[in-house]
Parts: sequence; structure tokens; C-alpha cells
Amino acid sequence: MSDTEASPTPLTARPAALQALAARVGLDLDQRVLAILSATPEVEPHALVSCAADRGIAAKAMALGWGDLLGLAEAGTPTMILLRDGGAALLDGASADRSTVSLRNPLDLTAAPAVVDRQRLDRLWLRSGIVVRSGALGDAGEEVFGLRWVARTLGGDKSILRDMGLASVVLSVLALAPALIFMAIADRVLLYQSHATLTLFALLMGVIILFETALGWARRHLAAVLARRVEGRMSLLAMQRLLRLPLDFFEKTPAGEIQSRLFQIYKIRDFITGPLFRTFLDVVTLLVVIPVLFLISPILTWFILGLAAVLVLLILAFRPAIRRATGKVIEADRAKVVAMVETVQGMRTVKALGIEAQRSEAWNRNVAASLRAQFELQVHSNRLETVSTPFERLFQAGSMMLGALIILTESSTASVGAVFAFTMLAMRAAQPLVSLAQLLHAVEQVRLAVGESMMVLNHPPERAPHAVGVRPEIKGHVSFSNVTFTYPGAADPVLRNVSFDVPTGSVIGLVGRSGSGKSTVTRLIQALNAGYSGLIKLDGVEMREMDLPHLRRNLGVVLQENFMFRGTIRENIIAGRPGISFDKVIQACRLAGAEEFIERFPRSYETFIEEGSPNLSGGQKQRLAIARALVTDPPILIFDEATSALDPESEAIVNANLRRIGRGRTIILVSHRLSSLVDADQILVLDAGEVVGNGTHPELLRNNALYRQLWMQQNRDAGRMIHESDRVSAAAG
Ligand SMILES: Nc1ncnc2c1ncn2[C@@H]1O[C@H](COP(=O)(O)OP(=O)(O)OP(=O)(O)O)[C@@H](O)[C@H]1O
Repeated sequence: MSDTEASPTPLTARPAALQALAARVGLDLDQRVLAILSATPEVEPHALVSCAADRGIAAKAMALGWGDLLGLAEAGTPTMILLRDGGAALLDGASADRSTVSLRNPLDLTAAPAVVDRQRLDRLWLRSGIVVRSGALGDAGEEVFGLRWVARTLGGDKSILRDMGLASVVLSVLALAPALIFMAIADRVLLYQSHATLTLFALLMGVIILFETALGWARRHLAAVLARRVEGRMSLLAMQRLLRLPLDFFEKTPAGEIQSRLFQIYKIRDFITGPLFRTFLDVVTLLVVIPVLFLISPILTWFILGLAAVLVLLILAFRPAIRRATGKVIEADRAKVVAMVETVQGMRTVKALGIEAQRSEAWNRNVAASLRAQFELQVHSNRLETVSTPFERLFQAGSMMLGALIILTESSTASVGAVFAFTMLAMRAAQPLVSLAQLLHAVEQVRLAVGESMMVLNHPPERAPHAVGVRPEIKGHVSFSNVTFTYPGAADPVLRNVSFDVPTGSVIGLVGRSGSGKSTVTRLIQALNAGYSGLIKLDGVEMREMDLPHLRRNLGVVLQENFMFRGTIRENIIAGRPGISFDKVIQACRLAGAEEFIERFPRSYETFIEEGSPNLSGGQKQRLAIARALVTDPPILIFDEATSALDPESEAIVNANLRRIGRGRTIILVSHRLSSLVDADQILVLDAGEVVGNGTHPELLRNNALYRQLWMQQNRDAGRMIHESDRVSAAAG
């Protein structure tokens, strides 16, 4: 069924509401998935979100309050709210006095909206909803990640920045008070011995302290909110971009390196909440304090500004050395993470080979390199700190001395109180000036951190984010014509002019020596690699045109090694895909021959599988992987050495079920064991990336030398083994 055809299942409220939201941003949804969702009694928000994401729509499930709802209505953001009865309503608008919202029924979009007040809504809704951010995921995804992205993200929270700015201005003005009061006390109270004025100042100070405390709290609170938002956005972006990267990126980049680079984004968060945030506040303080300093004494003010300039020059002088040293630290730390992750991932092999000492030695080398790099950085930082300390100290001591000198020489223009006040304010200005200078240093570090994470976050995705692609109904007709393919970076093609045709519902076997390109053929069918020449068509649609999530949802793939996520057997088989009932899980397990062992577990389908599935045997894991591939009822199944690791009994179960499994599906079987392919409708023989034979088992035995050779090899071995065991039993008998 194509997307444009009407769904046979009438849509229920939540899928219908999602469809209406998608229409608002000019996109459509997969009708087949909507129909599956409509057959589910109460559709979970995450299933709706993933249905939207499949079409590149940035939908987000979120908890909502009345205030949020009003804000969304006023901004005109496409929003659905989830109702207690399992239904949903579309947000249409809010009244001018913000006392009511209007809601539309997604099942009858032509009807007038219902106007609902807060009390009534509270009885109806789940205080949650799904919000569609303008347009496709690609809109946000297209943006290049970098310092500019971070700045734009920060700038997005204008109201928070404005409130923080206001609080900072008020705090800075209040910060002037102690110095000015001190000046007044020195020049008036002490001089005229005025108790009443002193009491007044004491009261004033009390009020100012209270006010300052409250504002300080508000400013820190706002900063925490801002930091959380920026971190949230960066974390979402990281996962979103990671998931759309091509497989060969992960094959070429060590897992530890990806991890280490991605985690650099948290340095950006620390920079925002640390140096950047402090500097923002400091600049505000300076803007308030510097003019006052100028009023009190222009000479002294020029003096401290001159000191600040010296600090900036010192930092600029040290910048190249510190940048180099920081780069080395990041590199050395990355190598450390790569070594650690590799050792953890390969622990089974480390133990099996008994190479703990070698791994430990390699680790020690990495640690030593990292410590050396850190020490070098410390040395440069220490030098910088050492030469800048005297200038920092001069802010206070120098201004006091210079102030005293001014009084001694021009006693008529500056009072004692003014010099003390100036010294206090100079201290107030000194810290911001120092941290402003240090910001340069911090920016350098964050620039390096951004550069590190950019390598992952800005790597070209599998497909252009805007490309939605064609979504034909896939029945299972696969054809290759003149396909030539070279892996990126490789010198020679791994497939050369490969052509074959697999009619819908038939079984094709791929055979050939190791490295002949069998798995590569299956990878191209999954569109895991691009950049081939020739045509690969699925039901007449070229693979390059195909929508990737749609394509992969229609394929069931079982490899020799399959990964199980942490979670129960049931969860692993469903793997978060929407619309899969428990009945379907049981059916798939039965077909895969997994039912019998699952039911022997005390917790049956709720048995928990740990990472790496240590509590399952290889054969059990393989049968679960087959069930997981079958559960969506895909029209095409790819088994790439899927049964090679099975014990003879498990293999016999799967092979016996293969006919039933294959009913109505196209099956692509890669196997070294030719005996499991003899019933295939056609067998493709590959040699060094070229098709050297194509036919049924008897045909190939008759007229294909390579196939005959492979067959004889296996059967000779099998024959010899049978002969051997007969000899042993005869001897024993
Ligand atoms: N991700 C990859 N990047 C670069 N080269 C690859 C990649 N995968 C496979 N190759 C190379 O392509 C060639 C064909 O590999 P492929 O896995 O398709 O062969 P195969 O016939 O399935 O082998 P086997 O039976 O051993 O699994 C090999 O020479 C291999 O080194």
C-alpha cells in the first residue's frame, strides 16, 4: 500500500492529531504506521514521536502546565494535548485574557473548536502533550555546530538573559553602596561626629544587604536554568547527529574516540556556566563601576585600566604556548579513553590471550603521555599566573599608594574618604578586569573543545537531513544491475559489475570465498554504504531515492554476531518499535525456534538480558535475533551467516522453520555452509567481487567450477569426518 492510499483502519484520536500536526508543518506521515498505531488501544507519546521523526518531523513529548499551554497557543506552535481517556486534542488558540484555551477534535477538524477553562481542562487532560517544532528535524540539524551555534543557542533565551542582566545591573549599583557609604562616613560622620547619620547609614546598609542577598539568589537561579537548557539542547543535538551518521564512520572511528570527542561538549557547558557567565556579570559590574571611578579620580582609573591592559597583553603573549599545551592534553586524554574502551570491549580476548600485562603497559604509556601533557600545560599556566600576580596585587595596593600621593600633592581635590572609597571600588573592578583577561584563556580551551566535538557533530550524515525520500510499498523484488562498489579509502572495488535479480518471495543464496563481497551485497541492500555505480532497485525504486527509515523498517536482518540491548527478552524483540503486540513477539519467537528455551527460563519473556548477553548461549542469542528480525513481518529477510554460529540442533530448528519463515518473503541467505542453500531458488557465486555463476544447486554443480570446488571441499570434509567416526565406532565396537 502506498502512503497516498487511504488507510483501511480508521485513525484514532492520537494518530489523527499527529497527522494534523504534521500537515501544519507541510509534511505527511507514514499511513501504514498510523494505521498500526490506531490499532493500539492507548498510543504512547514516544510511539507518536518516533512516527513523526521517521518523516523528519521534530516532534517532542513534554509535560505541560497551563502557562506552557498559553505560551504555545500564543506562539502558534503546533501542539496536541493528551487526554485522560486515551484521546487527544489539538491546541487552537488562547483567549485574549488568558483564561481559556480553544481545542479542536482531531477526528473532526471541520467542527468548531471547544473553549475550555483551566478547571475543566484539568479534569480532561494528562498535563502532557506533543509539540512540533517548526518544520523538519533537518532545520535544526543542518546548522553547523560550533561556537556560533552555542552563541545562538544562548541568545535564544532572551528573557532569561534580560532578567540576569537586570539583576546584575542592580547588584552592581548596590555594590557601589558600601564604598560610597564608607566615603561619606570618613568625610562626614567622623569629621562632624554625627550619630544620627551613622544610624541612617547602618539601616541603609542593612536594607542593601537584604536586597543584595535576594538578587544574588535570583541571578544564580537564572544561571542554573540557562545552563540546564543549553546542556539539554547540546545533549539532544549530540544524539540526534550521532544517530544519523553513516555506519562506516563508526567502523573507522574507535568507540572511545567518538565518546571522548562527544563528551567535550560538557566542557562547553562548564565554560558557559563558569567563565562566560562570570564575565557577563563582570562586564555589567564594570559598566557601572568604571564611570563612578572616573568621577572619583580619573588618574587612578587610568592607572587600573592600564594594569588591566598589561594583564591582557601577558595573556596574549602566553596564548600560543597554552593553546599548544591544551591541544596536547586533549589528544593525550583521548588516546587514554580509546585505550580504556578498547580494553573493556575486548576483555574476553584479553583474558583468553592472557595479555593483561601488555594492555596494562600500553595503558601506562597513555597515562604517562597524558600526565606529561598536563604538566606542560600547568607549567605554562603557572608562568602566566606568576607574572600576572604582581599586576593583580597592584590594583589595590597601587591605587591606595597613588591615591595617597595624590592627596599629598593635590590635597584640595581628593578627600581621604574618596581615596578609601576608590580603593574599595578598584578591588570591585579588579576582579572583573582579571577575569575578563582570563576569559581569553578559557575561550581558547572551549574553542579546542568545540573543534573536537565538531568532528563528530558536523560529520556529513547518511543522507541530507532534508531528503525525505520515496516510500514505495516494498514487496520484495530486488535487482542489481552493473553495480560496482569501492569502500571509501580502498584502492580496488570490492564489487565489479554485479547484476542479478531476485523475484518477490524467492530465496537467493550468496556463496563465494571469504572476502569475495557477499556481505557487501547485503550492506548495499540495506543502504549502509553509498557511492556505488550502477543501479540497485527495490520494487523498481532506486536505492538512492529511497527513504532510509522506511527501507530499513521493511528489512529483517540477522548477522553472525547480533547485539542485544540491556533489557528483557520481550523488550529486545520489540526494540522500541511501535505497534508490536506481545502476541506478535510470541509468534516471532515460535517461528525462530526460540520459544522452547525462552519458556524454560523462570521469568520467560521477562528474563533480563545484560549487556553482551552473558546469560544466553550463542545459539539462543541468535534465535532471539532471528525473532527480532521477524517480529515486524518484513517483506525481505537478510541472513548473513546467521546460522553459521548455531549448534547443529539450533540450526536444524531454524532450517526446519525456514520454509515457514520465508513464506511470502524474499530471503537473501549468505552462508559458508552450502548445504543450507541447496533449496534456494537461485545461488549467486561471487569471486573477488565478480559474479561467476548464478543458478540452482544442481545447475551450478554441473557447470560452475568454483561452486563445485567449494561443494566438494565441504562434502569431502564431511565425508571424511563421517568416515572417521565410522572407523572409531567400528574400532570401539
Ligand atoms: N567496512 C569496510 N570498509 C572497508 N573495507 C571493507 C569493509 N567491509 C569489507 N571490506 C572489504 O571488502 C571485501 C569484501 O568483504 P565482504 O565482507 O563483503 O566479504 P564476504 O564475502 O562477506 O567475506 P566473509 O565470507 O569472510 O564474510 C574484503 O576484502 C574486506 O576487506
